Amino acid sequence: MTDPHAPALRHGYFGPQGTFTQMALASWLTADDATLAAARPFGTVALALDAVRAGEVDRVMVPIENSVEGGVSATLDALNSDDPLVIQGEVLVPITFVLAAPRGTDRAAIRGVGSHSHAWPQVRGWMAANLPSASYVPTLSTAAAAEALAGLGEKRPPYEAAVCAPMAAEVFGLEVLADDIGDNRSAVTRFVVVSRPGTVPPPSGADKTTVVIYQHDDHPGGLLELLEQFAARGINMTRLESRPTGQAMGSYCFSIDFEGHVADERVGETLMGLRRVCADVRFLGSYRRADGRPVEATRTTTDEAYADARAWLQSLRD
Ligand SMILES: O=C(O)C(=O)C[C@]1(C(=O)O)C=C[C@@H](O)C=C1
Repeated sequence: MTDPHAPALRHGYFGPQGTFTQMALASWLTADDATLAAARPFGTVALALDAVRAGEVDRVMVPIENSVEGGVSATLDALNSDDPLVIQGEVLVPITFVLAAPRGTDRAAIRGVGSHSHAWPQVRGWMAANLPSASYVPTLSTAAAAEALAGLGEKRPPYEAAVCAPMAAEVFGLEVLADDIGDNRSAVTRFVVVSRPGTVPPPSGADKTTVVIYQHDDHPGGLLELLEQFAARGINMTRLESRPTGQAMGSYCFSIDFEGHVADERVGETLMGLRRVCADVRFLGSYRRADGRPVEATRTTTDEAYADARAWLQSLRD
């Protein structure tokens, strides 16, 4: 049970208002949390994560993975640098884009379109078919593109329209010139709630764990060695990406999500295996998966199977 006298957690998100990330936070907050209006927007993912590290807020919502464009590098890299952070939970948000502009804008007058770098590739086909001569102008977020058009920014932006969420068009009083312009109508983005390390949510039976792994050196079979740790314990991976470490050309780490909770025996054994064969393993949290799908262990990888094997080994040693 939550303590009714405990202060509400202070939340932040990758903003400004009207981002898909704010929508993710709205669906995450419960009646016990402070309201969405009290949540602080941060203009970049790195600023949002730094605010948690500095203790300015307790939790922030950031995008991590899109079903069309893949991993959000800014988040993967910022989660992985500086002081440790952990993921407390995840949210899935269906992504619907609109083309929005100040009221009265003539579509024929649009020369530039502003949006986030992860949004643009998701509307590329629509743009090529409908606004082939418009050039793309990158902005910090989809909502930042809309906000600047509304004249709230310091100066006029170098574009006439924005690709953003319907909510951003509404918040910043823009006119929707075209609805539902995503090339893939079933696009979904996954967002994560991040805090400083301290508590790990209890196992729910439908959990995921995120780690970043650094290998000792570049050698034949290095990746296989690492994958074997998962395969041998019947663990399903749900995302695997290599990211440059930035230390030297060809130096990569692996960012991995897999099914199970750090409290599960098979997950513990896998983490120990990784720790043995790799130079470093950064634990980024165990949390309930957004779709709530239960994680099934195979007959040979249940907690009971591990406990039985451990008891047997102990009896031999005794
Ligand atoms: O710019 C926003 O509105 C965001 O919340 C970021 C973000 C992302 O980084 O993927 C979220 C969902 C969309 O796929 C496009 C942009």
